[in-house]
Amino acid sequence: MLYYVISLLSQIYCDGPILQAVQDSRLYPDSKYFVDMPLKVDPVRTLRDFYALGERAQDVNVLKEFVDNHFEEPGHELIEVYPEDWVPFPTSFQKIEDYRLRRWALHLHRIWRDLCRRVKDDVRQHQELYSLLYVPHSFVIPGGRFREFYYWDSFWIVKGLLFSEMFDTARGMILNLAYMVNHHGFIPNGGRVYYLSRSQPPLLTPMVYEYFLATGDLDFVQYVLPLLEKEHNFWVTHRAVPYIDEDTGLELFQFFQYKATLKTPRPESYREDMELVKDLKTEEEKQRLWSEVASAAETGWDFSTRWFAQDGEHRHDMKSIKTWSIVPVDLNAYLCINMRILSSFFEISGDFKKVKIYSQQYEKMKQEMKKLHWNETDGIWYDYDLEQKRHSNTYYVSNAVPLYSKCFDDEDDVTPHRVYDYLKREGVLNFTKGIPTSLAFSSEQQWDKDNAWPPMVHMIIEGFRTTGDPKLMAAAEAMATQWLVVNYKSYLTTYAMFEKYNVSLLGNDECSAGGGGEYEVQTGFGWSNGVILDLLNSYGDKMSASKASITGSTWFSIVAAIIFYMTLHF
Ligand SMILES: OC[C@H]1O[C@H](O[C@H]2O[C@H](CO)[C@@H](O)[C@H](O)[C@H]2O)[C@H](O)[C@@H](O)[C@@H]1O
Repeated sequence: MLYYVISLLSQIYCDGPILQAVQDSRLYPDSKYFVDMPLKVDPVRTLRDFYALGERAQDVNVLKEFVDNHFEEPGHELIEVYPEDWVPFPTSFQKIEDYRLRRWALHLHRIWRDLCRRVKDDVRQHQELYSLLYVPHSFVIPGGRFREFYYWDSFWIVKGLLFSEMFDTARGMILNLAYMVNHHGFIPNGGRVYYLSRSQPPLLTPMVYEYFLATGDLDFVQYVLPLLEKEHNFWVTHRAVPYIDEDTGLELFQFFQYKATLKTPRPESYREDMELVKDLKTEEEKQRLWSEVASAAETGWDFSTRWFAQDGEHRHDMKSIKTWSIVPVDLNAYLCINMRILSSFFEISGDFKKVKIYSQQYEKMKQEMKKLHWNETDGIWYDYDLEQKRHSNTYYVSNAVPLYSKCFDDEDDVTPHRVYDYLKREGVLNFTKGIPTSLAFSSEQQWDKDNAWPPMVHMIIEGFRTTGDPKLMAAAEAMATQWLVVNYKSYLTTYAMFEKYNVSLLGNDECSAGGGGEYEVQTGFGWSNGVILDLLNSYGDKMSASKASITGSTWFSIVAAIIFYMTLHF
């Protein structure tokens, strides 16, 4: 039944003549607007009425009238809810020493109320009228144009909710994702029918782990464990690739890739994807490019030069996108940590057969990380380029993700220092406003430019904070202070939290909003707030807002960074 409904909805929202006509006519400036509009009448009649228009559908006024008669404005299907577990002052905030930071934390805590949504029951009863996918519990959205849940955003939102002591909301968000696994076999990019062709970085298992650490609720772990395993199997079945030794023909290990198979433009970015293929001659070439684009959206890094050619005539050009040729270091690190957590969860549940399976998988994965991604000369993990048969050898903040997911031997205390030295050598620790995502500053893509993204900054800080090494822990604290200061100063003047921040020294200090990409920078913002709250959880007892003032040594770093920054631009 669900399959039938989804295939009907796909003819309206994912592909087909109505989508094409509305997006081509530019009725709405943002391509995502139309595909979020609920239907007023069932999809079969809507399609029939559209076909009845014939040639007249080319007239923009006729088309607008058709849309007005058959679709509602976006947002009708969601209820803004007051989360029942929200209290004005969570006791955990008492640990935040500085009253200004505590006041800020309370503001961010207040924003959870603005971002909390529940799907109307009508969506459950009449899924055929909505592009929004039904989920049973309330959830926190990222904000702005992102009106639905997003898979990997939820990890940092859950982290923030846990510090806000909103355990029921956090639990509900996890259960919603588990519901997706149960009903769709995997977790889509976000809660819309047009996101069902791809997933996003697999962080459900780490979410459950964080929830368990905060609550000690073992019953809950046991309840969701079969679905965590089911999600893991989705990645193993659909995203794992064997690495074959060329000499022996034997399979050495397996690695994971983002690989969405969408052969049409992304519905929510229809015009952008049509524009991209306009010079391509064959349908086959177009379909291949759209699959590469959808796969890049699955990475969460949409878009970045990371997925484009690194050299040659089309260097850093989106038309050279080749996601299927890249073995991403972060995805493999996420799968690795998932195996480790699954093994621990089965251990505490007493299923030792499964403990053996997942600890063996984890050990193999660590070997894969070492063989395929670790670069002994540079002392860092890199993406592996299957086409060129070599490491990408380019700085992206994702190179350090295996430090966060501890994909190296527990006794190895050299690797974290080598990673730190690498980041230092690349100059990215000289930036006084955050850790840049890449150094491709001339790129217009949002996962390059001069942007720093909260989830990535958080993983780097956590990677060093959890080493237990005093020098690296001090470095983590310095990075956390820097990030809090940038976000705080910007919040004081704009009263907004942004989805991404600008690390350019030549940029505006008062509003550090990031930019670039397919849409205007969004505010709200789920993961940004979650990261700040989690950093205040870790460092609030020793941090002061007065660090916002510039000290002598900061001036020295600023001058060094300006020189470095100029070399990237000119
Ligand atoms: O509409 C364009 C793209 O928008 C989303 O991507 C960006 O926002 C997400 C929500 O915060 C975030 O998860 C993602 O990392 C961002 O790049 C969406 O996820 C994409 O699939 C979509 O094409």
